[in-house]
Amino acid sequence: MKKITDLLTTTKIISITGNETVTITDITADSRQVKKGSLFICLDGATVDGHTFAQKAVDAGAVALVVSKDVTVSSDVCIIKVEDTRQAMMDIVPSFFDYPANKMRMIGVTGTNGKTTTTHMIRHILRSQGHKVGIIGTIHIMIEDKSYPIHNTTPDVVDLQHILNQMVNEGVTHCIMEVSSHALALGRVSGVEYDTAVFTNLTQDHLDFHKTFENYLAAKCKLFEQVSASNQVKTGKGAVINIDDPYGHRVIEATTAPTMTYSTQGKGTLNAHDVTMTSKTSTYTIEFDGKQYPIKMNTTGLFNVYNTLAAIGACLYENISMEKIDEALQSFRSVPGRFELIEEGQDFAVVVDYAHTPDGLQNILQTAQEIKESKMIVVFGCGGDRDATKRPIMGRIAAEFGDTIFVTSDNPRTEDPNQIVKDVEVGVKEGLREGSTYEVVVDRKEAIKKAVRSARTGDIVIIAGKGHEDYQILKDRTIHFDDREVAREALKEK
Ligand SMILES: CC(=O)N[C@H]1[C@@H](OP(=O)(O)OP(=O)(O)OC[C@H]2O[C@@H](n3ccc(=O)[nH]c3=O)[C@H](O)[C@@H]2O)O[C@H](CO)[C@@H](O)[C@@H]1O[C@H](C)C(=O)N[C@@H](C)C(=O)N[C@H](CCC(=O)O)C(=O)O
Ligand SMILES: Nc1ncnc2c1ncn2[C@@H]1O[C@H](COP(=O)(O)OP(=O)(O)OP(=O)(O)O)[C@@H](O)[C@H]1O
Ligand SMILES: N[C@H](CCC[C@H](N)C(=O)O)C(=O)O
Ligand SMILES: [Mg+2]
Repeated sequence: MKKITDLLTTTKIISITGNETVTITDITADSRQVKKGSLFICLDGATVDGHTFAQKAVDAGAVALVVSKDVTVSSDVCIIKVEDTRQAMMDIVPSFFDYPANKMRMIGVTGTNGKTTTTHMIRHILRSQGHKVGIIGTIHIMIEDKSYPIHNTTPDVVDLQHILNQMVNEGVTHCIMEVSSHALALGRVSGVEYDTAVFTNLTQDHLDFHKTFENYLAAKCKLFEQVSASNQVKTGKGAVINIDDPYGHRVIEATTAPTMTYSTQGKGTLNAHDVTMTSKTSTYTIEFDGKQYPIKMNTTGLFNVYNTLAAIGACLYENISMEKIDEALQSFRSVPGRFELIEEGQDFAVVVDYAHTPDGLQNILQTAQEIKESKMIVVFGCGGDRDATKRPIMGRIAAEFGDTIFVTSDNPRTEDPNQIVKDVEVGVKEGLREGSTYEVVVDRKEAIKKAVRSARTGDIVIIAGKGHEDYQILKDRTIHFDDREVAREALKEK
């Protein structure tokens, strides 16, 4: 609970009208979440303008509004006019919650791929040392063992501050967050000071939003600027950076914080070498501080070696010894929907994976290539209302690796699924090798079933793009859809 006047010192105001003496019990930018005593911030969004919900918010109990346009409401609520309501939200909300991020160790993980996996690895290691851990990311929010649903990988300011505050109230000591480029560009993480920033990699994605790759890189770099020692509420900050990534150096340049680099090519502070793997495990040696540590993981793929190195780096900054980290990692099980093997006693492999970027797909198919005994069957599509330029690129990659490719729908959202598969097909045709075939099966269920039906002994079926998702977003509705369930059904039918 805070007086409106106390909050207003944190942001630049044009004018205030109405009752200025009110006390605020909550803040929201969503009229549907307004409670009695709420401050409602009107945001002009990508689809609707929050100002149009001003009256609705007042009817629901809002006692104050933050606006940038004139609104007419039917009571004497406090109306605070500002230049930019988004900026006001970024200023006011963390202050309302007394900056919860300053009361926990904050570990932020960014990069195109591997964020979810890396955050879960860090969580596993920290919990093995008895820390109370919260996690925020694509799959869910978790406070210790309790799980809560999430709508964005990195929630917007209000939701984020609410969650962080809840974590503090429940005694969380370490919060691990995926920090998406959208979040960094839109200021969703304002008021959050990170102790450790982790960079996994940077490859093409989200050009629909960032427009250029440089902008995308600049957004990612913001996290590392932020852990620079000059921002001084917290001390003991650090960065963990994949130095094998072509943009690793650019990320290093963005920060003045101490930097720990990792590599599988011997270039880092933390190095992995002699990697061998099966479809379920990988074994390698980690070299750190002049010592060698044998690692055995229940995950496969070189990309997961990178994720593990990133997680180790973050945990070394938490002063956990390499010996303890090594021991904890042995019991790590992979994240749902990330190279998840579907096993119903069949004599071929079926893998559900969340690869939804060119690099993600390339990595997963490369891994499949290395472990397959016979042919590779790939089922995938691309999401609608997302970077369309990645579609033919992913098509080409699928065709370069797969022996049979089923091009299908992902989450079409507002787009025509037939057009999306056509965009993918252009690349498939380009990349198709002699003897390889492809088929367009727009219905994802049908595509998965066909792929499973066509598999023979020793084959590997890769179903990519939706991983843990248990829904499919269509133009007019969202339906229940789970690649793993469909694959299991198909295996039982076979
Ligand atoms: C482009 C984008 O990021 N959009 C986000 C934005 O939505 P928006 O601007 O469309 O909001 P809007 O629907 O126009 O609404 C405007 C305002 O009116 C309010 N409103 C709306 C309806 C109503 O009845 N009452 C009301 O008050 C809304 O709460 C909002 O404040 O604000 C919403 C609320 O915070 C977000 O959920 C939404 O993310 C959408 C769903 C999304 O798909 N975002 C993707 C692109 C995204 O952010 N992805 C990243 C990256 C994932 C990765 O790593 O690959 C992520 O972090 O998730
Ligand atoms: N380090 C990595 N490098 C490249 N690809 C990876 C890496 N880690 C995972 N992948 C691939 O990307 C997919 C998504 O992995 P993960 O969910 O960990 O990434 P993310 O960055 O959280 O993705 P999102 O942007 O959707 O949140 C995996 O299913 C796998 O195919
Ligand atoms: N965080 C990613 C997830 C993509 C998952 C894929 N299934 C899709 O819907 O495109 C995004 O929002 O772009
Ligand atoms: Mg994620």
